[in-house]
Amino acid sequence: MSTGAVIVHEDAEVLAEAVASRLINRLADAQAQRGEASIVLTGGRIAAKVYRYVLESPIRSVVDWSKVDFWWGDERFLPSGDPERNETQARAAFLDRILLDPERVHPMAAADEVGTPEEAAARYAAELEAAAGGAGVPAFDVLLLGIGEDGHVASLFPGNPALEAAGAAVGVHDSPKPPPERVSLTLEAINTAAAVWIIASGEGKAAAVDEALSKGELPAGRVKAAGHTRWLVDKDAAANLKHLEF
Ligand SMILES: O=C1O[C@H](COP(=O)(O)O)[C@@H](O)[C@H](O)[C@H]1O
Repeated sequence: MSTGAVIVHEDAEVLAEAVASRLINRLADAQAQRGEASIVLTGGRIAAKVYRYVLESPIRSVVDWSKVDFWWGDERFLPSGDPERNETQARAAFLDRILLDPERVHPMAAADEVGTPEEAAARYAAELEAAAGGAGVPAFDVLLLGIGEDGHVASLFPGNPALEAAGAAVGVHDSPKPPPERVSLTLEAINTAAAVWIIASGEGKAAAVDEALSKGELPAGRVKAAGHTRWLVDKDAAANLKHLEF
């Protein structure tokens, strides 16, 4: 089922496998054009599933993973290797098991490397700017976002000042979801991507998906990629989308 911008999948497994295939094809197409590709990873449960499907995909080798730049949309401000870090999750699920170029892996700084989320954000913004040749943020081929039950994306939570931050990256405090300190790309940076795919699975996400899509509210509803924004969801997450005709 699809409206173009919203594609509904039978369940979480089908969703994760389909997103993995899309990703591989998207990165392969970018490499066919430019010889390299870039992806912004997200954290969360459905993302971890997607990464495992990428690893297991029979078409995985159509991408030269050593010519992919890996960035993160947000990070929990915790020490390196902490299992709650989005970096740790992505490494365990697939990055540690594919042949990549370590120079092209760009995690956000951890709490044992810098003193504050602001320092981590400033360091990340500088790294993005260097990669973009001084132009703010590089052109991301695809940027993945999970969505929280409250409609947050990356670490941009409803009502939190980080949601209105300018620049490329921001330190986040008082996150209602633990841990309270985080680092995030700004909405402005997210919206520069050529493609943003918001992935939602489970009935817990249904209300937020509906509110974001029907009213353009919540952080998720304010995501408008420079290229296209696509909502890749399962039936449970789409349960409240009665106004959409599939
Ligand atoms: O805290 C976070 O939560 C969201 C969603 O996670 P989920 O487990 O409910 O799918 C995630 O997208 C974000 O990157 C992460 O830091």
